[in-house]
Amino acid sequence: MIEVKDLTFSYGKNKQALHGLTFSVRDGEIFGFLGPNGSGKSTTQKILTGILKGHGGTVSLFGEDLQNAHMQEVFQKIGVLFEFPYLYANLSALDNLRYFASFYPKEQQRDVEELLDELEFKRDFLKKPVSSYSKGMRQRVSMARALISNPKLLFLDEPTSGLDPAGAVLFRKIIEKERKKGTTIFLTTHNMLDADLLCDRVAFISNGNIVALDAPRNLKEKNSNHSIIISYLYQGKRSEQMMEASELKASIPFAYDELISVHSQEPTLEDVFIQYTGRRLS
Ligand SMILES: Nc1ncnc2c1ncn2[C@@H]1O[C@H](COP(=O)(O)OP(=O)(O)OP(=O)(O)O)[C@@H](O)[C@H]1O
Repeated sequence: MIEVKDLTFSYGKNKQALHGLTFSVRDGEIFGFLGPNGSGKSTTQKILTGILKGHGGTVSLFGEDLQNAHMQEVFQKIGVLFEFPYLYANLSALDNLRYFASFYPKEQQRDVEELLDELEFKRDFLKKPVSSYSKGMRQRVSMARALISNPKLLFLDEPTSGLDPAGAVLFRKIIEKERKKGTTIFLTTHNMLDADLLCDRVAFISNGNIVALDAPRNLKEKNSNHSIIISYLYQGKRSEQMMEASELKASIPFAYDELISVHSQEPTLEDVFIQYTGRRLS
């Protein structure tokens, strides 16, 4: 679906933002693009969506090189949620979305009110101007804008930013639902939880370079020290011991009267990110 080879980009002479990224996104997968602020995530998304011109290397979407592609045709097939949403502040959610929907053929358009209902948008605000909306409400309208054309390829830049925890859960459900429909999703984020819960594969980006790319589970597995913590009671006293999983092969190698719990020490995706880059995600 997306093929990127040796992608470079510079903002002016002295500011190289991307240093030769190579990756591909498979049909129907949720591909996470994970990195801290300033690592090059938005720059990459802007190039892939045709907003930022002048990159080096090659980018192809739907099997076509972006340099030669007919961009109008590409725009018809993609949906984009921007990090800083572009909405008309004086227009209502309904008017904004009807306007954006009008760029697409009728048979491709989703029903605006149905979509906003699905996003749990407060009905009393449907006709009020966007300028009166909270950040979470704007994010819902922006998500609706990205989904309005039933895109085959969806770009989401920090989709759960500005949402409360319940809103974030709802957005993750909606993203899952899109995946089930077969939509390919390029998810740009520094939210480790979103990436871990949603993505089939993630690329870690740091200072404009991809430093790791794999399924979250594999990244955690590869970087796990396979240690296990055992809590137990022995002679009336509660104790804990940490040991390698391999040491437990035959049996628990110490005296105990009762086991309380056995926990593996799996790293989080954030731990793995720090191991690769020496930096936190946020
Ligand atoms: N318009 C611009 N002019 C000059 N430098 C820029 C511009 N936009 C981004 N940069 C620089 O390019 C690098 C990558 O920025 P980018 O916005 O792609 O990072 P990001 O990972 O998306 O960060 P964030 O999460 O903060 O959006 C950073 O060093 C940033 O300062």
